[in-house]
Amino acid sequence: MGYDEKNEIQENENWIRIGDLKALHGSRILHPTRVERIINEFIQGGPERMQMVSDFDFTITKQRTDDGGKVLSSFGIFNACKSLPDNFKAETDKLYHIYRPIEIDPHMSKDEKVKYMIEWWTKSSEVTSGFPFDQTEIDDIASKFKHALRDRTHELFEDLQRMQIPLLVFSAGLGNSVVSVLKQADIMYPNVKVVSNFLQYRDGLLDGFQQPMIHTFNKNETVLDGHEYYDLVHSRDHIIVMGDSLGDADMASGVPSSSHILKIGFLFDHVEANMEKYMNTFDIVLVDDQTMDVPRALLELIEKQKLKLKNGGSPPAQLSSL
Ligand SMILES: Nc1ccn([C@@H]2O[C@H](COP(=O)(O)O)[C@@H](O)[C@H]2O)c(=O)n1
Ligand SMILES: [Mg+2]
Repeated sequence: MGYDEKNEIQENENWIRIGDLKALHGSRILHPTRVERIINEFIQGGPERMQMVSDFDFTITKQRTDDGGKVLSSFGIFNACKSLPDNFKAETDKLYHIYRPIEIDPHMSKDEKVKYMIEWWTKSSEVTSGFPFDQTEIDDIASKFKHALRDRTHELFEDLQRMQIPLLVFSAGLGNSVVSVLKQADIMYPNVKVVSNFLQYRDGLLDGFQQPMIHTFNKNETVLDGHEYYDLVHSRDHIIVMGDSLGDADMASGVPSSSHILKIGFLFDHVEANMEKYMNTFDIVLVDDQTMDVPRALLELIEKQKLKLKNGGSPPAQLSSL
């Protein structure tokens, strides 16, 4: 956003060519010149101007595992808890089979889907009421799903922590499970903030989800407005957004229009049918990529440039993983 308007940056001998970035080979990019320019903006701006906003389910977690094992969503982790009443499980399964196909339907528009998503989350909240529940049940299951994180997720979180870049995990899933998985994986660093749907209790019993309800297609400034995170990162105008759903692309909307946003989309379901929409929505589309290699490659470039400046401008070391 905005790169080709006023803030033109000057190409120089340090200019990184998109074709030289190995991590991007195999990715689908509709506007390579624009992506190249944003990446160079990021490199010149340094870590101080960066922030990352990422979806959780099937973005921080994998869309498929090598051994074909099932990847539970954050709601799936909750639903697998043993103490939940039988009628709760039957109801949530029924809802899933009605609404999940709508969520990923490549032929239905986002606007059409919104009303169904509101119905889904509202009904889910209603059935998640009136029985006792202990968080330790989620923790037990989450500990078994640490392996479902994308390859090199630990390294990505370490990179962000080392470079002091804030990460907002913005999830329409269940926040209790998201936080639990990140804690069990030892990556819930102080620079990580989770905005999601959290369980609410009344008189010791579950009472649905806390407000505001976050569903697949309202993950944007409407739910972040007034949130502590919004102020925290307002000055960070270089933003990497990552998601697996088309609605994830709006997660940074509402930041000043002069910001530079690079949107990375992980595409797995209905690849052919979804490709055009994903390419029009995300700057970089990664097909069946179960790693964090692309965001890490971008951070590596930013960190190398910072080190170079610190060392008085000596030439950068060979770009290792790119
Ligand atoms: N009752 C529900 C409602 C939603 N889901 C799934 O959760 C996903 C949202 O999580 P993100 O971290 O990806 O924002 C969404 O894709 C729904 O499929 C569910 O399983 N149960
Ligand atoms: Mg997702």
